[in-house]
Parts: sequence; C-alpha cells; structure tokens
Amino acid sequence: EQRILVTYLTQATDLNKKAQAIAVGMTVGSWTDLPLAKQAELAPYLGEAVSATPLATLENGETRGLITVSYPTRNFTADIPSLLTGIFGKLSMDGKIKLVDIVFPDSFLQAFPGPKFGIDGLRERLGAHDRPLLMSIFKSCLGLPFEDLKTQFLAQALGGVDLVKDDEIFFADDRAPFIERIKAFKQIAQETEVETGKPVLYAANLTGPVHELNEKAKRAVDAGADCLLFNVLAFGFDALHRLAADPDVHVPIMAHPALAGAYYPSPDYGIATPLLLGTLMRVAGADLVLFPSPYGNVALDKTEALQLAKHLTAPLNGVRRSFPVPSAGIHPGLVPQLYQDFGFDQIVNAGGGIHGHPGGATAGAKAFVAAIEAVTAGRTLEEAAAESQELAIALEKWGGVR
Ligand SMILES: CCCC(=O)/C(O)=C/OP(=O)(O)O
Ligand SMILES: [Mg+2]
Repeated sequence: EQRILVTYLTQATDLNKKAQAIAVGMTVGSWTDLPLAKQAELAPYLGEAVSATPLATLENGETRGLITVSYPTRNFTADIPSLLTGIFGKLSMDGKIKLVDIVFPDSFLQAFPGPKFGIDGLRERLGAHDRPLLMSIFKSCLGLPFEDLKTQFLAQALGGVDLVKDDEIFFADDRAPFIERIKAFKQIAQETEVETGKPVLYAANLTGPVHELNEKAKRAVDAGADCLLFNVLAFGFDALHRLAADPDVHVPIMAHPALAGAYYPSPDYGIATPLLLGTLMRVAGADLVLFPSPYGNVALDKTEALQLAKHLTAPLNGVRRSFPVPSAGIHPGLVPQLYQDFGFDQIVNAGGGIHGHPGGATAGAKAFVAAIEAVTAGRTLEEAAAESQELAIALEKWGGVR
C-alpha cells in the first residue's frame, strides 16, 4: 500500500505515544471513541507511527527526538496544499514540533510536474556544460526609470553573466512594465550575445493576482521570456505547481525563498529548509532554487544548506534535478568556498557582489567569470587575479581565499 513517510522533530515524555497520537489525530481523529464498526471502516485512512528516535533528554524530563508517521496517500488530493494541511496543518500549532522531512511514494510523486528543464535543460539552453553558472541581480529597481534598468541589464550582460534576475521585491513596475522589460532585455541580450558569444537569460518577476498568473506567464513567453522569477512562498506552492505543469509556460521557473525565514529558523517550530526550499520546491516544479548561502549576509546553517542542495539534486523517482543557487552576500572571493561546498552544478548568484565592484557591474561580472573559470580549472584566485584586473580589484575590496 502506498504511504507517505513524514518525519517531525519534537519532544515528549514518550515519543512513541506522541507519534501514535499524531498518527490517529491527523487522520481518523479520536479513534477510541468510535464504535468498532466505524473503526474497521476507517482503518484504510489511519495513520501509523513508524519510528521514534531519541536525540536528547531535556531538563524537564522530556525526550527530544525525531518521530516518523506514515499516512495513506488516499487521505490526500495530489497537491501540496492538501499534503501540508494533512500532515502539519493543525499540528504546526500544537506545541514544539518541526516538520523536517517527507518521503513520497512513486504513485504520489507522479501527480507532480517537477522541473520542466532542471539542471540539464538549463545548461542545454545556455550551451554551458563545463562550469557553474553565473547570475546577477538588478540592484535597485523600484522607481528606476526604464532606461536605467536597460543600462543595468546591458552592463550585467556585457560582463558575461548567464542570467540576470529581477530582485524579488520588483512588483510595482509601472515605470518599467513586465512585458516591456522582457522585450527590451531580450533585444539587448541578443545584441550582447553577438559581442560576448554568450546568451543571457532574463528572469522576470512574475507577479499579480494568483488566478491570472498562468495567463500572464503565457503572455511573457509569447513576448520572448526566457525565465520567470517566482516568489513561491508568498503565492503558494500550488501556484508554482500549476505554472510548472502548464505546457504553455515553457520556460524555466526560478524559485525565490522570500518569506522562508518565517518558517525555518526555529529549532522547535516551522519547516526545515531542506524540505521547504529543497524537496517541496523541486517536486512542485522549480527549475532553479535560490536559498541563503552559509556565508552570506543572510546566512543559513551550512549543514542545512548542503542538505538542501542534496534534496534538489539527489535521485528522486525520475524527477529532474533543480539548480541550487546559494545566494546573499556573495562576492568573487567566496567562489572557491562555494565550489568546494556546492560543486559543479550550482549557480553563483550575486547582486551587491557585482554592482558594488569599484569598476561597475560589467567589471563585477567579469571578476566572477574569472573566479569561476579558475576554480573549474583547479587554479587559485591568486593565479587568476594575475590575469584579471577585475578579479584582483574584487579580492582587494572583499577579500577571499586566494
Ligand atoms: C537569498 C536571496 C538573495 C537575494 O534575493 C538577493 O537579492 C541577494 O542580493 P545580494 O546579497 O547578492 O546583494
Ligand atoms: Mg533579492
């Protein structure tokens, strides 16, 4: 029988009893009050306590540990709202308990789109198979005249980035409307590709009423969009699911982690990042997933960040791999550490680390290109800086492993 395995981090006098109580309470309700006939009828919908793993004994005598409960897939409709409500809806408000992992049976995963492109599809689209990719972020966007944004896009593209993304806060874009931005930046990207030989994909921030997102995304594709940025947690995983499942939205979707800090930081509550920004984003169809790097200005615990990246790329019932995009506070001096931690299949993503370069955004991008080429070739940043003035200046300003 197909069952979904859910692991929680919690504490109790008796972890096994707590697991049992959750298994019943989150499925068929107060079991013992039901007449025998009812119990037999509802048995196929009953949750089961699978395991309890003690981690520590607390001062109050309780045991802190991991419990795993299995739920029949028949209890859910094939969507993330049903899943999260059914395994952690009411329970998330019931004392110290954190949702840390979900293992899906094939039958349940088959209903989800997963990434349309993923790592391999995006590399194919860019013709970049031999290195980590590089992405830059518009820095300052709200209120800027359209011409300034065009100038910014050109500077980033000339620096050799593979993608340029809107900042996630770019909703009020009346001075540079969504479709017009897509068309204008597409034109610039085609012109710079002639000069640099490198295609540049623009990730436009998809916003607006949730029931209009798919239509707006299709208009974007028709206008030449190459990628869509999406604030998944603000709109909901199901909005991502429906975009990824829509055959007419045939462009990579980039998931931004905005609002994730409302879910993951507490050791006692919320949803762990490897599940929230790893498994769920990938299953719902994100081709690229941004998350706080372990060493940026919005840092994520390194173990969690590495586990998150693993959830995005490990084999998962044939679901394509999503590109890990460790972000926030990234500068060229961090590239060796990024490469050591996240390896080849990652996207180096920087806003301030590009626009803050003393030589400007083009120089900032070139500094990253030199750093990525160096680590991919097994050379040090010191060696690369001897041949790249832009990298030397970046290392001078921000430091880094030479
Ligand atoms: C984790 C998301 C990072 C992000 O949205 C962003 O704008 C980063 O900018 P920088 O820290 O690279 O300037
Ligand atoms: Mg941002």
